[in-house]
Amino acid sequence: MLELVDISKKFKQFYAVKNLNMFIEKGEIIGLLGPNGAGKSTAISMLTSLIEPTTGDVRFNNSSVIKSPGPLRKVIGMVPQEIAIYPDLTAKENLQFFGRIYRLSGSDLKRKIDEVLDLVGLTDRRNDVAKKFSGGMKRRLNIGVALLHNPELLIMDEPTVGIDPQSRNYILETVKRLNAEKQMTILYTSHYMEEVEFLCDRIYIMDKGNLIASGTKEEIKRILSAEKTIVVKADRLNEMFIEALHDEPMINRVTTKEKEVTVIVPTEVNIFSKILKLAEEAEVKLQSVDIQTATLEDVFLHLTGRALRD
Ligand SMILES: Nc1ncnc2c1ncn2[C@@H]1O[C@H](COP(=O)(O)OP(=O)(O)OP(=O)(O)O)[C@@H](O)[C@H]1O
Repeated sequence: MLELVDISKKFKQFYAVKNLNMFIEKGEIIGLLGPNGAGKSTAISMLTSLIEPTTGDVRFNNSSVIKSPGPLRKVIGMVPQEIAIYPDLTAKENLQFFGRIYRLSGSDLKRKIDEVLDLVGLTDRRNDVAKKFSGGMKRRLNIGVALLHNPELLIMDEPTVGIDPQSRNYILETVKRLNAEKQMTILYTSHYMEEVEFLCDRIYIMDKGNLIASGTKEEIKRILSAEKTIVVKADRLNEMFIEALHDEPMINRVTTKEKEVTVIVPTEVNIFSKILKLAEEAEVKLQSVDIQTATLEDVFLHLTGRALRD
């Protein structure tokens, strides 16, 4: 459906995006993940033909968007990072205003506004002015605006930054619903791993303008498949136990935090009974020993050596 082909954007001598390749198939929810400044917004701006790439091409249904942006612009809905609604207008009036820009009118516009208000959970607040809304409600209205013209492809640029958990959940559920019920294709950018993990079929991870990993969640997590993480919790840890874990040749790494020790071992190693034995010898009473499955956060840490929120 939509493809970024070896695309780069240079601001003076600085590459905001470098040699990015990406594709979006119809019906997918794609996650674009990366910390602040990774180049996500710049990539989206090129994808939606808001800015021109320095090099590379954007292709929509196999035609160049750079040469002819019209066909893509008709089917795209964009939820920008900055909220773009009129504070002195009510929710309904905002939707009327933007609906007219999309050339909707009369009963079509009215029906669409009702549908959109229901989708974003603002039916009860339709006649309240937007400036009275919470940050989360403003964002939901902003999403509503992007949905007015029934876009085939919805692009959301960090739609949950700085909002309350309830609105955040509402937005995540709405994204799932739009995809499941309307077969809407969605590109969702975020710097929250857990959101992307919850929503997306395939994921692209960017850092400092570069693509550092891409694939399905399972494929990306397989990057870490050489090792597994075991979390050991105890009432009280002691030096003898920690030292014994450090000295154990089958264990690659040990980190300690209050009543918890994290042990990293090669996937094929079965360390369970050894940990129980070492605890017994050191007279440490264990509460639990859990094997953790890798998260995307772990993948980012593994690839960059930094936590995503650094
Ligand atoms: N118009 C511009 N001129 C110069 N530098 C820019 C411009 N737009 C973006 N940049 C720089 O490019 C880099 C990538 O920015 P971008 O906004 O694409 O990142 P992002 O991943 O979307 O981050 P954020 O979550 O903070 O929006 C940043 O270092 C930013 O300062």
